Amino acid sequence: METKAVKEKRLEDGRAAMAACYQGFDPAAYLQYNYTPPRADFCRRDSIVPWKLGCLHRAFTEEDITGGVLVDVGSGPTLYQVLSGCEVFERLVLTDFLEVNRRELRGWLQEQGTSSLDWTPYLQHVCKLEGRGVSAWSEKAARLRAVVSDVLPIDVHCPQPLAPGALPSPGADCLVSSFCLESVSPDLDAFTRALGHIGGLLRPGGHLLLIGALGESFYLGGPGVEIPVVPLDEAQVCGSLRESGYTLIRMEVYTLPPDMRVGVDDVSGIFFVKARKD
Ligand SMILES: C[S@@+](CC[C@H](N)C(=O)[O-])C[C@H]1O[C@@H](n2cnc3c(N)ncnc32)[C@H](O)[C@@H]1O
Ligand SMILES: O=[N+]([O-])c1ccc2c(c1)CN[C@@H](CO)C2
Repeated sequence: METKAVKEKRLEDGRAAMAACYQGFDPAAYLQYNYTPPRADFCRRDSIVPWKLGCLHRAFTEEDITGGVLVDVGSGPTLYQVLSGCEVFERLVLTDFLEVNRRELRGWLQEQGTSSLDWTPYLQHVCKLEGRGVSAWSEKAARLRAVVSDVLPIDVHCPQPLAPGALPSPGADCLVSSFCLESVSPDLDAFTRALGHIGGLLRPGGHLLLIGALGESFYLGGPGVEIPVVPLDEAQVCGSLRESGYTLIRMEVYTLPPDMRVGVDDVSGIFFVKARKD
């Protein structure tokens, strides 16, 4: 039986090893691997990114989500995950562990800002989902730039993942997080603890929208930068949610067709979860 001290040492060693892996993370390469065709092909109904954007659009436009403060946990260099939410929330906080990613986000957020990836097709696709003309994409970009109040450092392995005072005292009204927790946790125990830590950022009754990888053991964070991932199945995700104080509203699953397996990871499926903090 592992003593408490031995368990804490094991968790700390796992965290340090994971943090070391991320020192080689390359935002531009990561975006190229995952956010260009075929995984981001807006002309293919079975492409992964349109599926994710559809899940997020539906979830953010249901009547139980009514605005306030939205926090994106582990944003990385991507913005797709908040393109629907930015229309519903008055304040949006983006977060990441790495300065290289926070810099990438700030680069786009400044007026006429640019990023390593052209987000225009994403903005246009979400405008179409909202029943607006694709020409509304520049209005959506302006809305997103207007509602993002901060791009903050975060560590989901800390019981307080953000700096004290980063959020109003009741907590955020909604969290969104995509491909973060399982990609930064050495094992299922750490994944579940991280879920509990980010739950501390959320007010009771607030919502969690969680996107993650199923059956994935590694991914490339850059050329030759192999990052370990804790392989999850649907039952483990549901168990971790329950154990860390959430009520599952629904889970949707996407299974990768062969041509979406492009060699940058060994992911077999993707889950989308909408849950509520007890
Ligand atoms: C696979 S990327 C996900 C990026 C983006 N959310 C997406 O949907 O593609 C994982 C992200 O987790 C961040 N990360 C690494 N360690 C972390 C930690 N301890 N706490 C929070 N985020 C961390 C990385 O910097 C990286 O941006
Ligand atoms: O297909 N996708 O849209 C997509 C986007 C991001 C990521 C994956 C797949 C799978 N690997 C994770 C890292 O664990 C990152």
